[in-house]
Amino acid sequence: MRRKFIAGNWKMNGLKAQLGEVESIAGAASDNSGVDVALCVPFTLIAPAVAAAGSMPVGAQDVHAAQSGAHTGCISAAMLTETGAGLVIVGHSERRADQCESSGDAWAKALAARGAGLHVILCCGETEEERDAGQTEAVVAEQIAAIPGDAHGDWLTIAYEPRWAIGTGKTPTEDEIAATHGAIRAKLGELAGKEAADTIRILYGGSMNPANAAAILALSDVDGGLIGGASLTAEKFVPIIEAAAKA
Ligand SMILES: O=C(CO)COP(=O)(O)O
Repeated sequence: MRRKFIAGNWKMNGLKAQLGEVESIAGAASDNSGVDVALCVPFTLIAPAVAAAGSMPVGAQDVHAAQSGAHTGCISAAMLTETGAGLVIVGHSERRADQCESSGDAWAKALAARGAGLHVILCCGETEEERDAGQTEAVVAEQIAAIPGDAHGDWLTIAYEPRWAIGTGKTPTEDEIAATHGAIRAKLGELAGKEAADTIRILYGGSMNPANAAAILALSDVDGGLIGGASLTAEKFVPIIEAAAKA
């Protein structure tokens, strides 16, 4: 039985003035101990968020694939763990679009993070054009195709985030979400074997909010959510955590 996992992605939002939200969210996380909750904040907030979050894991939103070296402005996995991060998002569609990251880049980052003991959330998801062309499952399969045979839910989580649903208020239908999550689970089975695939949580991301969370979290093969806008305040994020606790 996979525990539900609700992760927030603050993207390029959050200054120290918002640490009170981290504290309130962490309080809700400990009140809902049947759900795993984490917050991925900007690099600059990791250390203070770790101090504010108690036992709730704090994560980063990117990591460099190399251990160290001449990579101006980049952050290594060891730097993240030293700062107190416990997890990292890789392959987010905003990085694929803004920084031209490929699926291979995302996977190299995932391996570096795993090597440093970080839990990895690997993102995948199609564009609106790909969806309209009926390519969703093929696109997502390519984006996770580098997952190795020893993949396991102990260190890996997948986030399915349709690009056109991110920050738009639009979501796929419940049937579409369930079908794509099922296809991801089947692909994980091909790559790592069915037993291991059953340990890997698949989160839905893209305009998840307090109003739609319960219905999405009830779908088969949806093991939680990766939430952007609605994770920025406890007011919006805590009801999603509570919905996961009831799912
Ligand atoms: O990209 C996302 C999380 O990584 C989803 O963002 P929104 O919840 O703001 O749509």
